[in-house]
Amino acid sequence: MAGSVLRPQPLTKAAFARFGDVIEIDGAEERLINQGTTRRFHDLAAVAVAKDGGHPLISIFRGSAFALPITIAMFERHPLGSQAFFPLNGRSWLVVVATDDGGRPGEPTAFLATGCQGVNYAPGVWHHPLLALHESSDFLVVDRGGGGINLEEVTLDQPVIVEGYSIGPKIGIDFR
Ligand SMILES: NC(=O)N[C@@H](O)C(=O)O
Ligand code: NI
Repeated sequence: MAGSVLRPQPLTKAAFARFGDVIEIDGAEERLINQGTTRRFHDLAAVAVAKDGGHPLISIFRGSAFALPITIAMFERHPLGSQAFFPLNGRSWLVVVATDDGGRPGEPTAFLATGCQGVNYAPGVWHHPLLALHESSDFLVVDRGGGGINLEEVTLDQPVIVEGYSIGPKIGIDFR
């Protein structure tokens, strides 16, 4: 993985499955509730926060904007619980994850999430902390509170560069 260059790919359930869940309406089980006045898009992600007496937290993260190209110099993971992010401003954002290679980050992958897509990292999945794009953005976050060490951070021997350019704040990023 030394000094590799990443071009983000579109975020899809299939491509992200080994890292966790994609939170989106597309493909969701839909239930008509509240006397037909509300459509429930049901059970979109597996929240896992109970390990070692953990409890769920609901927070809002206001992420500063990152400009491309982005240097990925570290990864982190939460061994005791999942962590979900959902964008609240309708702007696209960047998700960078990595496989595990003997307890350290292995092969990295970058995804461009639309402003209508969130992710839920499964426990122990290597990921870069929040990467908002274009401008400061708010995200609803569901993760684990409680005791124990739930944050492991690793600095990469060689940074990974995420390339691309923005074609406008509302369109997202077009990587060629
Ligand atoms: N540290 C923290 O709460 N945030 C990170 O886990 C992150 O993934 O952004
Ligand atoms: Ni995290």
